[in-house]
Amino acid sequence: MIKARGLARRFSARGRTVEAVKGVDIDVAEGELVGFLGPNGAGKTTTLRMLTTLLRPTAGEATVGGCDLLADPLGVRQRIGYVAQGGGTAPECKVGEEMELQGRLYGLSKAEAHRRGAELAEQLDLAGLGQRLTKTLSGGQRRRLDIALGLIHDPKLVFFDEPTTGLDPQSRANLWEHIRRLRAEHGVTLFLTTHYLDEADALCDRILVIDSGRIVAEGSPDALKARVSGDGVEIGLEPDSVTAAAEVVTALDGAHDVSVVDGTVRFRVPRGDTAMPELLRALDAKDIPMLSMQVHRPTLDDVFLTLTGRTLRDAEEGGEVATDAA
Ligand SMILES: Nc1ncnc2c1ncn2[C@@H]1O[C@H](COP(=O)(O)OP(=O)(O)OP(=O)(O)O)[C@@H](O)[C@H]1O
Repeated sequence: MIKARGLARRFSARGRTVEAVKGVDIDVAEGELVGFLGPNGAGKTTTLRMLTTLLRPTAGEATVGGCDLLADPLGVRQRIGYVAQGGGTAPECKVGEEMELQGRLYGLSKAEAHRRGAELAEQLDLAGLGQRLTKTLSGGQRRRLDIALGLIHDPKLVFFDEPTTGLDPQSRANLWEHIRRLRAEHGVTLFLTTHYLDEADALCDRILVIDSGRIVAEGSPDALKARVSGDGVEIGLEPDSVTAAAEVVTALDGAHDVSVVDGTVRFRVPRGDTAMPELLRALDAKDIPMLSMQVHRPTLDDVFLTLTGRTLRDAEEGGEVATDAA
């Protein structure tokens, strides 16, 4: 559905050049739900705008929905749906009119646009809202209307830019459910950008992690977490046995990143559950009593930290922000 090679985009303004995307390769198969995860300014929106023909790449090539991005941008546009970050609904327009207008823009007849609008309103919990002005909708309803508008021409590939930014937790969970259903019931291929780790984790089959314009990792949420970080373990000890316990931990098969913090020893191992019996035996053999133990599965933030040396939050706070227009 998507095959991009060396896609890059540079912006220049007032003598300053920003390499927003530095040559990314992207492959998305039919029916996949792929997340593009990275901090603010990483290059997610720029990549998405290139893949949806809204921005011309400065280098690279791609086929999207079977059409060549550079040679046949119109073909790409006809085959994809794009749900932009801010949405594009006119505040004084009625919900039903917006859907019909969008359908007509994609070449549907008035009757087809009406039928398709009613079908999407049903699927996206917007039924009965046709006569409402879009400015009177809740944030979640407006987001679902944005999605309906992106789907009006029944595309098999849909791009979402930050689908749940600005929504409350309940509306986010509700929207995730709708996105999942799009794929499960209609076989739509989905490519979404997000800077929410939990969103990428909960929704996506596969994640591409982007940082400073480059893809730094790729895989299923579980594979990424297992490959990069391992499980985190923290054991609580009597103050006078912490040093001896840290030595035992260091000798443990596969243990790494061992640190002592107050009365605890923290470390990582590939599999926390299978390492624990061995650790207990080793501590017992040295008569070191353990007071508490916690094992936590790695999060995507651990993955990001391991790959870039920063947490996603650090990256966002210190991220490069250029406001110049191209
Ligand atoms: N039109 C432009 N002119 C100049 N620089 C730009 C332009 N658009 C984007 N950039 C810069 O390119 C980099 C990547 O921006 P982009 O919007 O793709 O990031 P992002 O990962 O989508 O971030 P966010 O999550 O905040 O949307 C940033 O440094 C941004 O300031």
